[in-house]
Amino acid sequence: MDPSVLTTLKILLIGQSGVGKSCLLYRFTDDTFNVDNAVTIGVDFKMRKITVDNNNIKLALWDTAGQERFRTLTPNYYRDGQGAVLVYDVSNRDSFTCLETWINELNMYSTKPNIIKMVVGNKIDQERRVSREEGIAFARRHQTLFIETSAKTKEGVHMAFEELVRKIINTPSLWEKPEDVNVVRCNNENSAPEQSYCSC
Ligand SMILES: Nc1nc2c(ncn2[C@@H]2O[C@H](COP(=O)(O)OP(=O)(O)OP(=O)(O)O)[C@@H](O)[C@H]2O)c(=O)[nH]1
Repeated sequence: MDPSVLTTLKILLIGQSGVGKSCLLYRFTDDTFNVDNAVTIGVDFKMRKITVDNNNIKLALWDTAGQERFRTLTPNYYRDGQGAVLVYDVSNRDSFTCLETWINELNMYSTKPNIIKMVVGNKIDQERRVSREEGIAFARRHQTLFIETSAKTKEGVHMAFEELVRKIINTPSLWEKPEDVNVVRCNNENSAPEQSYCSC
């Protein structure tokens, strides 16, 4: 393991098909934008290092498929996620209405109750159907972070991931490993009986 890396974080990208999850991922990891991006089948995965407040962090970014027919396996991908990016498209009202369902699914399958969530209104380069105020109100109601982005123009993309990672790092219970000192040693012939509490 690279000692300069503080930790590796698992981040999930969630939201309706076509909102731009894959484009956000590729803009962030490769600084590219593909107009004819293919639909995600099952799940896509990419790694990227990021430095936040002088801490080097490795990100494992999981891009889940928005289309219903590819979603049978997705509950498994929520496991151990420390951060979630919930994406809607500001030019598509339906994708914003659906966000309630996506956040409910995340709450149902997430194994970390204090997972950090960020609501992202993408495609701000397009004509709006959802106002910034509506996005902020949704995020406030669900106690999530909020940002608007354009994967096409890059606006807000890096800041979205940086803010999410900063909040996770400021929540050590999400990523710090338990201390080894609490491990009970088994099969130690020299240990006194009263020190041996394990039942193995
Ligand atoms: N104008 C504009 N188009 C975007 C933006 N982000 C994504 N798109 C376009 O939206 C379409 C869908 O983008 P994807 O990234 O494939 O969407 P997705 O959410 O990953 O979709 P699924 O894989 O089906 O879940 C593509 O044609 C992209 O080029 C953006 O910020 N602005």
